[in-house]
Amino acid sequence: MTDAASPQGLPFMKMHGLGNDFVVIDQRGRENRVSAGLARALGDRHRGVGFDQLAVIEEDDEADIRLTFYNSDGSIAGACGNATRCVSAHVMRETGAERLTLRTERGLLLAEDAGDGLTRVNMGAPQLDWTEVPLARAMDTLELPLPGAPVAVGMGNPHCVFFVEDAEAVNVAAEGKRFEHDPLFPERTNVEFAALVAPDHLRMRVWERGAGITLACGSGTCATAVAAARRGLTGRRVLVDVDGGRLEVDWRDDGVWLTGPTAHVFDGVLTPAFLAGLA
Ligand SMILES: N[C@@H](CCC[C@H](N)C(=O)O)C(=O)O
Repeated sequence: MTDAASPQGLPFMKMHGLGNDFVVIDQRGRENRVSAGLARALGDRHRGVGFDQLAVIEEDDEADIRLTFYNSDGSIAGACGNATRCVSAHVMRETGAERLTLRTERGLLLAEDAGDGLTRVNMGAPQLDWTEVPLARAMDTLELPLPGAPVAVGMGNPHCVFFVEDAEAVNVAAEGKRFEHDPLFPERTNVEFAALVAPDHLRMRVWERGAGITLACGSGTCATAVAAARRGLTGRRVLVDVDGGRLEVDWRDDGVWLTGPTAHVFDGVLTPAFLAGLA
């Protein structure tokens, strides 16, 4: 049934990376109709579709595609590792390519088919200076003046990584919300709680800026791996067990590579009535 007010519905794809779930809207070849307001309405798990992030695909003059990410609170995120992997897997299936260049707020990234149903993306070099994370004032990012002495890492988005004895014992909802809004982070921050399993293996739980607790966070997994290596707890190639499953991080000279599974669950169409209701 087509509503006369807005004859065009808006197609979308629902995807996830280890349960970190996304709505993906492909705006290539058409006017970009996505806004922060649409993201907030769509992210509502009762009145919309529900997602941790919304990813918008557009054309780019240089890269194969351009990606923009919104959190479910409508805020823009400069990076989204799991959504980048999900969209890359989709576009590589679409084109038969085994690698893909993407432009995000972070710049140009490279994705590859890693085989066995896995997709790998180079998330870029970690941002280790306080100005890049960013933090509110000059300080050593390796040990912040906060309870628990966390590590700050930028991956195109800010991360505050705590190392704890037992990640299961952390009240992620309370501690995550507390530190997301700490004044040390002028753009707020994602908050990770990690425990060492072995010199090449971490357990991590996450509170995401603008989304809350998620089952996985790709950029947060990269930040945690970088923080652990900087602290001398692990090497630069680690397995990270998040609530939704296992990711691999390899911090190489050319950037931080994130590898893991992806899933394309269903496709849908936002009705004209839903879209008209946002006006
Ligand atoms: N789940 C994402 C992170 C999304 C953005 C983050 N909440 C932020 O606001 O920076 C990932 O997989 O990286």
